[in-house]
Amino acid sequence: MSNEENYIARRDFLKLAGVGGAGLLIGSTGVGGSILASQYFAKDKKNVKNKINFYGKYQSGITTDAQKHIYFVVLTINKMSVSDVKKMFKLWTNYSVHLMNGEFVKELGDNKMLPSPDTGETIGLDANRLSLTFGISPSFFEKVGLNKHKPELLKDLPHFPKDQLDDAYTGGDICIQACSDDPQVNFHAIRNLIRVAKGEVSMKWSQAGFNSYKEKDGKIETPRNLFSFKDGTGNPSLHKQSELDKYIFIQDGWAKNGSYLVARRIQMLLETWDRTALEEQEATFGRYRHSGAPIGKEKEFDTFDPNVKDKNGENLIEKESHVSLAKASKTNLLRRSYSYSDGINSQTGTFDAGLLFLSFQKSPEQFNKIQNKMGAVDKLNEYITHRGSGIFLCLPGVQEGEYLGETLFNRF
Ligand SMILES: C=CC1=C(C)c2cc3[nH]c(cc4nc(cc5[nH]c(cc1n2)c(C)c5CCC(=O)O)C(CCC(=O)O)=C4C)c(C)c3C=C
Ligand SMILES: [Fe+2]
Repeated sequence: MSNEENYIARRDFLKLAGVGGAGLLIGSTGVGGSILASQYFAKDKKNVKNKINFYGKYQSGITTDAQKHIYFVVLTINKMSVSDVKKMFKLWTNYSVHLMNGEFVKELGDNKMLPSPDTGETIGLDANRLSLTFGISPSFFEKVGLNKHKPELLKDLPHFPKDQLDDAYTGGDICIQACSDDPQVNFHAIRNLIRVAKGEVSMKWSQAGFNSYKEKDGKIETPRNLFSFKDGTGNPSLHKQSELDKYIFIQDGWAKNGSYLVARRIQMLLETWDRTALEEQEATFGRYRHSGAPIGKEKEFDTFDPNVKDKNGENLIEKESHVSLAKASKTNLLRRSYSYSDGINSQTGTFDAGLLFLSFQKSPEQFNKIQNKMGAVDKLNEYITHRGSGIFLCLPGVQEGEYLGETLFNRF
């Protein structure tokens, strides 16, 4: 890490040690000579409007009620020493707490002779329920020389039938997911996190996305994707610890309480979909468009029965419907996806729009199993193309006084 970053860290230190004592002193971690060896980490502010806590058992942005907007970025790193990586994640810890408090990463300052310490486009905005989620990929372990600590389950995803992946949206070493109710808050967070790591990280790919929410009887309804169907109905219940343990969070080792994240940039062929009759659209998912109920049932959360029959004893739901195939895989995962719309494909004159599919699971095998089941037979395949892909290990949640990735990096 450059002198500049150490200097920045020193200014963080001085500021946090100042009036108000916003930080917490932690003991020396043995990073030779660096001011970061005894760093103050910022704290979550109490009683702040629209704030989600940074510290907790799990990272924010996984079980957090989904916000309206996402900015997802994938970074590549140069070859870095573990000690530099540690410094970068310590800085990111501090910055993330400030950003999620609705603060600037540093005071804006008024020295007209210097670049602004924070880029400043959130002046006047609150935290907008910002969550920040950090993940590392198999290639990260390789580049940092930590291969022997890479969990066995963290491997590049296999090739799936029908994949048409574009290198421009695939791979990378680190992902940062920023979600909030304001697109500028997300962009500001990512921009400033990257800015402080300049020289160490480069941007590989990014995707902004959105979801719209409707409230009914005091409850937020399941959002609809760009095919107009409710998307997220069959997710595990986030209110049951048993479901979190069974499907979402890693249960042991240094990555305990972390989660594997699969990111897929999936183009949705809206023009083809829009030429398709509603009955066929519903048959594609095995659910009704309006209510989201399983075919043959009435309400969104009624049990999905793939073998439900009509009065003549004929199957009402096709075996190749998207949900029937997902059910047949006998596993599940947490989907926290966002729609995207990126203008048009100039070669075809069609929308470049779709789903930034994001799933959190305790093992990538859950995703592989479902995706393989859907394979070449899912009725939905006619209307979608997988264009981008990434697999990341989202780090465990951080306790006050600790930093992101501490259970991994503190071995050094
Ligand atoms: C491999 C995992 C999955 C991919 C990739 C995927 C893409 C994808 N899905 C939709 C729309 C819907 N999916 C729905 C349900 C559903 N999908 C998956 C997995 C993947 N989807 C699962 C595990 C489930 C839940 C099955 C269950 O147990 O009930 C639905 C129905 C409503 C819901 O439960 O969310 C819709 C609609 C799109 C448009 C898409 C790619 C662009
Ligand atoms: Fe799906």
